[in-house]
Amino acid sequence: MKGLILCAGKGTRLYPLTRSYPKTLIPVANIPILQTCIEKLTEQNITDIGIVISPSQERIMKDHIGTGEQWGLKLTYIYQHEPKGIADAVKQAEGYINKDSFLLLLGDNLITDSLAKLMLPVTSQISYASLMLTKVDNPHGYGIAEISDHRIVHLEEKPLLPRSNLAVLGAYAFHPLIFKAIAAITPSKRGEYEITDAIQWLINQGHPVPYHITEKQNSDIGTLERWLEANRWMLEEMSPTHRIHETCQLDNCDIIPPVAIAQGCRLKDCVIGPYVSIGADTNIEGCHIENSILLNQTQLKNIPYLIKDTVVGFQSVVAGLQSRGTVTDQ
Ligand SMILES: Cc1cn([C@H]2C[C@H](O)[C@@H](COP(=O)(O)OP(=O)(O)OP(=O)(O)O)O2)c(=O)[nH]c1=O
Repeated sequence: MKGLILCAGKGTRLYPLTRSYPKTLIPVANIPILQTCIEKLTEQNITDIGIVISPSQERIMKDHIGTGEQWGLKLTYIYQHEPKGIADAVKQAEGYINKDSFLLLLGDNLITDSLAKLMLPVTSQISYASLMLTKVDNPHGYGIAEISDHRIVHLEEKPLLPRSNLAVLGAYAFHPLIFKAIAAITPSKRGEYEITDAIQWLINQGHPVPYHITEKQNSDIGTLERWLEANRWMLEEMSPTHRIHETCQLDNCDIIPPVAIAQGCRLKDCVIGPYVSIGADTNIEGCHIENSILLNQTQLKNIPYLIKDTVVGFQSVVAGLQSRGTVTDQ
């Protein structure tokens, strides 16, 4: 079985950050999402992985993720020239996948459940596709599955009138017959080739599509709110205590776990946490921060108010005029 991870979207909901930086490389609990996806596939002993990127991401992806040698993997980069939808991105990988079955991950999804149950119906040749579902509160924003008699009977992307609250997560197992299904579909109303339409094609041809409903944590990192939410649960999953890299220097700081502080950071007179991730080589002095993500090489100094529910971009420099504690409400 091969693995395929899609990274070629526009990431418009995270602009301006993702205008020049791939969404799938942004960190959650200081680990790039794409790295977590790769590790998820290796848990299932998948060592041959295709990564679909846009040509403009080539250099930065190769710099950060490389050839996979460091993980003992074979990584193959595949290009999607225009983000015409998930099914179109999969189509670009047809030559790479060839006659193999594959696990497909959307590169902005974090899923904690094991992928073993997802793979089984396809590897044991019971079905041509299998899905992972989860219950959601706002079904309008997702691909939604309607179940009848323990079977998926209908799939719809971002429905106006959702037929259930079961959302399709960004993890799928496929037999290469999916390429025939993709060839048969046309763009949706929003102009994209939808993977849900390709799977619906399989269902319409009489091929059952099994599913597994996960109760475990998962997030797609499409918006700032979901990114912060994923950061919270990833920090909780990583360790019950805080994680501070041994090279960090902390002087007169209160650390309220869970937090993650990457290598080379210097913190002085700070209160940090809970739910804070601080990227490498960051300097912070005189700040109180909770539920936030600071990307690499940030510098914050004497911010006279609580920094909360915030993402601070790479190499940002923010300095207050006075030291903390001197500002009053007047
Ligand atoms: C639409 C699309 C997405 N993808 C990938 C990118 C993401 O990792 C994943 C989910 O994509 P989306 O979040 O649906 O799209 P996006 O990344 O373009 O973001 P936005 O909606 O904010 O503009 O699939 C492709 O590789 N090609 C595509 O054509």
